[in-house]
Amino acid sequence: MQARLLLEDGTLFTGKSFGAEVDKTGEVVFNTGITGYQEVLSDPSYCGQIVTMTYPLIGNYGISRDDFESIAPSIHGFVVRRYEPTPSNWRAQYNLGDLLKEYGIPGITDIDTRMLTRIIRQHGTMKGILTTSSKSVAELQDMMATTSIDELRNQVARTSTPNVYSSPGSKERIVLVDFGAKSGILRELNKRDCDVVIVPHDTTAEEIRRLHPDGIQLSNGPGDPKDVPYAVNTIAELLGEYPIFGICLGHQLLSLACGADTEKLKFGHRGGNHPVKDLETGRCYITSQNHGYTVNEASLAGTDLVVTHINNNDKTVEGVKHLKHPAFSVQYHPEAAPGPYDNGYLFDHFIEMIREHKRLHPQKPRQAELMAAAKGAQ
Ligand SMILES: NC(=O)CC[C@H](N)C(=O)O
Repeated sequence: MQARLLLEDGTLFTGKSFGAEVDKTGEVVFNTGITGYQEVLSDPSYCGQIVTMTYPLIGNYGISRDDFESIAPSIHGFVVRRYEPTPSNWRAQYNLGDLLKEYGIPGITDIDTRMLTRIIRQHGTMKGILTTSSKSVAELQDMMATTSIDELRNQVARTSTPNVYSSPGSKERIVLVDFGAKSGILRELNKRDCDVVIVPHDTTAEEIRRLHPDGIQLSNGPGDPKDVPYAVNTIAELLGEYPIFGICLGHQLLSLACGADTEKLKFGHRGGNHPVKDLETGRCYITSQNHGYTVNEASLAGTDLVVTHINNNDKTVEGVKHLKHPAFSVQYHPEAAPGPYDNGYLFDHFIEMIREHKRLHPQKPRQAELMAAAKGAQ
């Protein structure tokens, strides 16, 4: 069956469908990873986006239950140069096309993804519509223009957990604020035996306090960080009280909470080989990335945040730390999934920060409350 991708600027790509037979509008972005298509399409940060893989052969190792980064993918479309329907991999349980059909996601193959990527690089990210219908270009333009803003915004509420749940461990208690979290973050905390409580995106500071965290992990998530001002206020309230580690959207929200500003990048960073320099050591790390927004460096002046990491390609901010409080964050993904695992040490750094904070504040706040309760019971 034929599929078409129409961009907001009028460029039309005609190829073959390999996903669901539906029409979907989304922001068209590209990812340069060679492998990891399953993690990419199930990463909630891509919610509402039509993702183009620049690597030309996609689908060849199939889909495996273990590789999902969320329960259900929330991307709006998948674009590839050549789709391979017959996986060659002992781990494969089914193929990519079946996954897209199951979740109502359209897929297009056999189009020139190099040309598409160049257009996005030159003109910046734009809206597009992916269709298997025979509607005219004018009709498709209309549909794209009238797609409700809500469908392309408010993605944090669409991808966050609606309920609190826990993933027990015997060490530090971490409250993971789920703005559309990848499972990889939970996996890394569990690997370190943390006692993790995962809470919805709009959990208040008071509700978080009641969970007696040792530290707070702010997750990745979709959309513009300015779409969730309530989360910024919550973070500002908790800053200094508990050690905080932010990843991607979490990094942007921590920065906003400290008075800095964020802005949209022309076409974003999405892939598994983005070079990031640690300004303290001078060492360059290869990182996994997926973001369209960034913290504006100039806006950090006058805040208590300093830049700790920069992107070696375009020199944008990749990490910050607070000068007075135990809080730091990175724009990239130390949990990898997909991508290099070189940055996993940041979770260890977070746990060391928590232990140090506990040494400095042995009575805060869990122990003090427990002692008061014990006294009351006597
Ligand atoms: N992976 C993320 O958390 C992405 C953050 C934000 N949605 C952005 O695109 O910049």
